[in-house]
Amino acid sequence: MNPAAAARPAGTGLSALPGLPGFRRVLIVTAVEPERAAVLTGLGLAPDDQPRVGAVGPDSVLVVAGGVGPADAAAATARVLTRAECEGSPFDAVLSAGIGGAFPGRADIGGLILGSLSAAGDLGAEDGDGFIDLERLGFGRSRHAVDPLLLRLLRQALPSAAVGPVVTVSTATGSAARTDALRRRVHDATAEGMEGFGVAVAASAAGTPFGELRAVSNEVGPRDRSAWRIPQALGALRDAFAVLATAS
Ligand SMILES: O=C(O)c1cccc(C(=O)CC[C@H]2O[C@@H](n3cnc4c(=O)[nH]cnc43)[C@H](O)[C@@H]2O)c1
Repeated sequence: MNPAAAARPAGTGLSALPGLPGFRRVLIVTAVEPERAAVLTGLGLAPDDQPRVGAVGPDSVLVVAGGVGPADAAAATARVLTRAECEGSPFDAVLSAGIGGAFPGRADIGGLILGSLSAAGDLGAEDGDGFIDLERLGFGRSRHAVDPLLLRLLRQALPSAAVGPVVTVSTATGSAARTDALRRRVHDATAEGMEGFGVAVAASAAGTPFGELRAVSNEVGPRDRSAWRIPQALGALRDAFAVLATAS
């Protein structure tokens, strides 16, 4: 049993995340159930202790699996945030959490990456071999900021984590050419995932501070499914939340 679980009777829920003081009510959005289970296990909670997406309980920390990709992630996050607001208990922070790819040289498999910025990697228009993002097209934004206090607290609690922009894509990268293209589009690109930008859009619309944490399952580059280390990344995700549940 991890220390967070030992400190609390089973089934009572969390009153706060000690690693994020000042953020009383925190929503954590994963893509899939195994990620949600890893986060909850780290927090010392059983998956059935919490409502799934669509319900908002009284706990200060709620973990939902919103689906894979930015659209599902945005819809799930917006639904939970809106419901909580209507019930008079809005969230103070939203974290996008899950496994992800690391751009070469930025983090090891099984390591952690904290987002310093959320960038939509493929939201825009192609122009021959070039790419025009939404800002240059003049009708939207392809970047969302990470809350600076949230990032500072996450860095304090998880000092070994790499920090940098997380690129959200709808199609996971599977070639060297696309890896290079994303690195040209997003300066210092550190991690790739498929949900962060969707969560960030919903958080921004609600005026709720946003952060992102990715545990590295693979390197971004030519597709090599045999090199993915999903159990290792889920273990790192679990351990990160165990730290956040106990850090003071
Ligand atoms: O087998 C494949 O080629 C494949 C392609 C895309 C996604 C997957 C998945 O199994 C999981 C997608 C899931 O995991 C996150 N994730 C993890 N690594 C990456 C990555 O390098 N690029 C984008 N997303 C990644 C993502 O957030 C999804 O939730 C398999």
